[in-house]
Amino acid sequence: MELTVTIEAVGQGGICIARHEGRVVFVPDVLPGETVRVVVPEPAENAKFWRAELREVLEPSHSRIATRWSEAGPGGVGGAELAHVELEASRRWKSSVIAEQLSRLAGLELAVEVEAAEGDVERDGLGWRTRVQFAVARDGRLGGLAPRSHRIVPLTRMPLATSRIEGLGILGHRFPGADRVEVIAPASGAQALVVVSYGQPPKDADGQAPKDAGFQARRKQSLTAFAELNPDVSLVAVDEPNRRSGTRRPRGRRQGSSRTQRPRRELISGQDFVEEAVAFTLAGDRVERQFRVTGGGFWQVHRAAPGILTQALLDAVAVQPGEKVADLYSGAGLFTAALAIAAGADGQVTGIEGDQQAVSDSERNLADLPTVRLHRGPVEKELAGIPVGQAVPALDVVTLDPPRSGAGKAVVEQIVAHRPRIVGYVSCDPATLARDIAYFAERGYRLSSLRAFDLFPLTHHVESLAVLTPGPN
Ligand SMILES: C[S@@+](CC[C@H](N)C(=O)[O-])C[C@H]1O[C@@H](n2cnc3c(N)ncnc32)[C@H](O)[C@@H]1O
Repeated sequence: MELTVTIEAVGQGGICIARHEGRVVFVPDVLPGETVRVVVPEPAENAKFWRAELREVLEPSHSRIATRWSEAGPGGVGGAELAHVELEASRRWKSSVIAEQLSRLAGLELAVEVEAAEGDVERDGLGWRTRVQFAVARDGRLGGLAPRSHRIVPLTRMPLATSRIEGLGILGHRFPGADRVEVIAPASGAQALVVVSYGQPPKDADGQAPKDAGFQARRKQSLTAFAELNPDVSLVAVDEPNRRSGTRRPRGRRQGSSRTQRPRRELISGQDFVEEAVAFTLAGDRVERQFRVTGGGFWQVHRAAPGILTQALLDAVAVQPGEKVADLYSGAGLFTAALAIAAGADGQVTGIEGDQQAVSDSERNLADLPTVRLHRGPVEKELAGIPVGQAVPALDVVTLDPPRSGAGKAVVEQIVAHRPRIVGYVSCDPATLARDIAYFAERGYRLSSLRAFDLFPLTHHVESLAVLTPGPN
């Protein structure tokens, strides 16, 4: 069905909202105020909403510009939903999403300005990704997934990535039989790493895996050729026995079940980790630290994100010497290190992280900070193991940086039980953040400040830092 609609507002996930005869129509690749011609592929009569595809912009918004990436947008790859939006307008878009979630889920009316990272305005929102995960087409070419689909769109460019990643020439290489290729090029200029993952090949109709004698040979040949062409880049091949080829690893996953087999990693060349460097200022002194992150482990994606978020968190919670701090969802120890330095020799910082490899990395990254204790396990379980203080709070400060699913009610209850003087909540999802802010409010913690950062330019994603303190709303 073809329709002409006027776009009313931004929705979630980088798409906008229009209405047709009272029904909500979700439209991608547009801007509020535009009049557009769209097609609704499945206009079910009893559906509450329809999903449309853009065909033609009849009256463009003044914030529309020529797309920076022709392989994204209508019919193309996902992951750059705002490539057609002027950069400042894209930050206003994200501000309105945060404001809408806070209003709807936390009952708060707040104007939030989304801050640009240094250098991003000059680069028009391009060249920021230090990590990119590509899907692999049947012929071994690298690509990305079309939105809301498993269709792989082969790519010739990746303009959101840093020039180091584009410079590797990886998009010209083929990885036959692979499932996923992750490219990591630390912002510090340290050695880059490519991780090529192979799932189980899809089974035949009789349930047998196809026996392709040439497969191993082709795989070896492509890996060897890449390693020879890129002697300065580390290369790792990963076999994932539990994953069928073509299926995606769920993002922001909870910690895994014990029945799953561990992936097998083969080091083809170089090293199975990258070295990241982060600088921040504490009490007027510049501090620079190195972090080792094992291949594929979590690290902030934007080249400037680790420094920006660490500094913002330090400034917001202002840890005092001797304070007791918990850093939840601590990853490779990025915030834990800065918090431990701030708390000094008489302080104590407890890091809680569920991923075994991230905990091993953080043990190494924080080895020179004797006041740090690391707990491996789900936050909901490990935090419950920290005794709640009686006269003195067991925790003065709590920081958390959960996956997109947020912390949730049980974790919020456990945090509040410690009566910390301040909570610093770093979030990559405005909806779960707003929901958790409401849980805090029900338990006597109010939102005292909120900053937001455009650390995923030209996508719908946005990073926020909420500060919560005890007191009436
Ligand atoms: C957004 S990352 C933040 C990491 C770190 N703060 C940083 O900036 O590098 C979230 C981290 O939470 C971990 N995680 C996810 N769910 C968890 C859970 N239920 N309990 C403990 N850790 C969890 C992930 O392994 C990941 O390292």
